[in-house]
Amino acid sequence: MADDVTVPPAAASEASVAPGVLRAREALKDVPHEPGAAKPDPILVADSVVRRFGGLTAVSVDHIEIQRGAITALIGPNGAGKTTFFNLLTGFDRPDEGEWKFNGSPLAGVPAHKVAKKGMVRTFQLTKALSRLSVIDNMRLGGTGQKGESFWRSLVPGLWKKQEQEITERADDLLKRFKLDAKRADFAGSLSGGQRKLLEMARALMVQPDMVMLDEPMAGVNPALTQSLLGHVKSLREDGMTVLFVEHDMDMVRDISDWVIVMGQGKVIAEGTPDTVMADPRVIDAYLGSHHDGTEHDSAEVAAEVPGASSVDEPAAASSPAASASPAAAPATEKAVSDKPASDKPEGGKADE
Ligand SMILES: Nc1ncnc2c1ncn2[C@@H]1O[C@H](COP(=O)(O)OP(=O)(O)OP(=O)(O)O)[C@@H](O)[C@H]1O
Repeated sequence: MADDVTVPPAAASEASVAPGVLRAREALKDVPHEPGAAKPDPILVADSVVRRFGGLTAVSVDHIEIQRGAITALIGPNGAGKTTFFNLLTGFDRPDEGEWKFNGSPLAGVPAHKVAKKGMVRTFQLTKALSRLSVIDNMRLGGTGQKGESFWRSLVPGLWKKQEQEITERADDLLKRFKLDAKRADFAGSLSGGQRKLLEMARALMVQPDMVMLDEPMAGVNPALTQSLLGHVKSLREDGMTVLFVEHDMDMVRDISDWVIVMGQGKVIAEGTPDTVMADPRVIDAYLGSHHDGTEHDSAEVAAEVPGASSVDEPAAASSPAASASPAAAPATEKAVSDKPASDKPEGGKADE
């Protein structure tokens, strides 16, 4: 009788969890929830990284490890130092002090294009697609400086032509994967904000990286493209890549992260799984600048006192899987955490349709 054949809810949900998620979460399950926690297989290890701007210490990270093959979110209030830390790690800025190793090789002071060659690429909060170049040319440009490419190789016309052809084929494959193939010949400047984010992510993959760093992938993205972007980030993990992303959208953080690292005033103040971190009084204090005793009741009360805490972008929140699947999993504190000034939007591009 068909009615007797029911799948227990737990088994059903386990079966639907992708292998990359299970791998990453299993690997992290015994990692202590504390700042600077050691990971079983770190792809990136940084020590004593300091960046000052005049009298302001924007970043002062004692120790941080990023687990290979996992999706790690780097969160924190505005001005916590997240983007500055990203800039340092990816060679777009130089530290005053500190060192870090990526795949075991020292990277401090290595310029951005060499960092990318070593397999660590990033996207930007404000997308960097070249508006007056076509989508395919933006992709091809992203393919220059690939791992294994050398000056001497480029001097041999046959090899150079073959490589150019390979780059174009790879670019076209990625455009298909990101559903941008119909836009191949269009100027990048004609894309919507969300499509630009997709293009930037696709372009980052041209160098076949081991680690992808995404700076606010959801900023300025309309709900229409939210699911697509989330799916693409998750698929990076399924492909064995490591993802570190900065994001203010707590629905996204909760939905896709295996691990969360929280920065406050330049330092790492908390680490753990999304649920534990979002309930951590240090995290709530850092965001809200208020003291409380850590109970859920108090957290909600504190959030309610924060101007704008209830004026979250409702359509976006409602469209997110985390929000719609379990409204109870999005307490008031979380909404306050996801509040972000409207002025912090990506430049250029049309609004998403
Ligand atoms: N080039 C700079 N010159 C001077 N101060 C800077 C510079 N870049 C960043 N800062 C300062 O360093 C601090 C950290 O900024 P950063 O942009 O890294 O923070 P963030 O956590 O990324 O913030 P947001 O979430 O708003 O993007 C801030 O006080 C910022 O004003």
